[in-house]
Amino acid sequence: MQNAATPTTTMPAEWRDFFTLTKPRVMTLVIFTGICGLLAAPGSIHPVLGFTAILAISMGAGGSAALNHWWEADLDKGMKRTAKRPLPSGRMRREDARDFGVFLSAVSVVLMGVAIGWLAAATLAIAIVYYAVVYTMWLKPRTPQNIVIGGGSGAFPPLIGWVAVTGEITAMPVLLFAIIFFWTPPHFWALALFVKSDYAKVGIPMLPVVAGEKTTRQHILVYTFVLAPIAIAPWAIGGTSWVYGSVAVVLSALFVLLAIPVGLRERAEEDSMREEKVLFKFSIYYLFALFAALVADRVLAANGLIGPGMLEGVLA
Ligand code: HEM
Ligand SMILES: CC(C)=CCC/C(C)=C/CC/C(C)=C/COP(=O)(O)OP(=O)(O)O
Repeated sequence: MQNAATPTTTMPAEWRDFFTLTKPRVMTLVIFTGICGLLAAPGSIHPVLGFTAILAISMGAGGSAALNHWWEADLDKGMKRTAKRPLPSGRMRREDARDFGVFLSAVSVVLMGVAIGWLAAATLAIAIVYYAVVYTMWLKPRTPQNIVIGGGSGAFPPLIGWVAVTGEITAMPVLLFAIIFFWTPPHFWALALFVKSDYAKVGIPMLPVVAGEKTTRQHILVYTFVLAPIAIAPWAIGGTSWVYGSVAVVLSALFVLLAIPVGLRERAEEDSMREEKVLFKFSIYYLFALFAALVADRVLAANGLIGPGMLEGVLA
């Protein structure tokens, strides 16, 4: 049993804590979109190589998440949502988290380069540096637009998966990147509205803290409107069939419908934000379903059950 006087930082860290450093819950969607990018890309990849590419993406995402834990240990101590993490709770030494993050990140890039190719490895390296350095160390503590620009880090995995198969960057993987890029602001600001006081306490300039609730709500609505046509674009440009297209239209319409009451409201108490919580949860299901539809579309077309997108092969 630990008590307040126990020098917990000298205790050996448990495996569970190392796993926690990789932000496994958030990473499920990161890895899922990476897998979808890989499976939706035209052409094929040997299953062992496909597995290796996904392993490398997972290690890179987990490594950069560990570096985020290391850098933000003091901030995390001040927020209810994060205070029980391995570093702020004192269960793990900060240097261990740093070394773990650097090791995982470095191995992921080398593994991707050697096994798959150096274009995929370069995009993975950019994603890691983007999350751990550009977003975490530079933008997050400085600007309320931190997640708009920083959101680019989380948008890389499907592009990396696609590039791992094709070896080149074309319109489709760039669109998959853009979908997550424009999805991130409504995803995160919906959550930020109901944990605003946490960020205010530790001085992180998240939009609701700096610009207020009303502006944040309006931003959520605007980004959801911008996201809809981008999510539909893979079908509109002929990169997928109507199967993905119809799922994208329905899901995006629902996203907009859920964002409207959130966007038009002036303010609400932090503990009674039902519509904001629903929007945050929906954002996660939205991305899972959209990318699943992309793969379903590709599988159905590959088996001749539907026609391919008109421009498939041109854009691929
Ligand atoms: C800069 C961009 C982003 C920010 C600031 C952000 C922030 C957050 C935060 C603070 C949470 C609550 C998680 C927790 O308390 O542990 C969360 C949850 C989540 N995020 Fe994001 N996120 C971002 C981008 C992404 C991306 C790109 C993905 C995946 C593609 C993603 C997937 C998820 C998922 C799946 C959850 C739910 C985790 C759970 O079930 O607890 N997020 N996000
Ligand atoms: C391939 C690769 C490198 C992918 C990594 C991409 C990735 C998921 C980037 C950012 C998304 C994320 C988990 C933000 C959490 O915000 P935060 O870290 O500010 O959240 P916190 O307040 O919970 O620490």
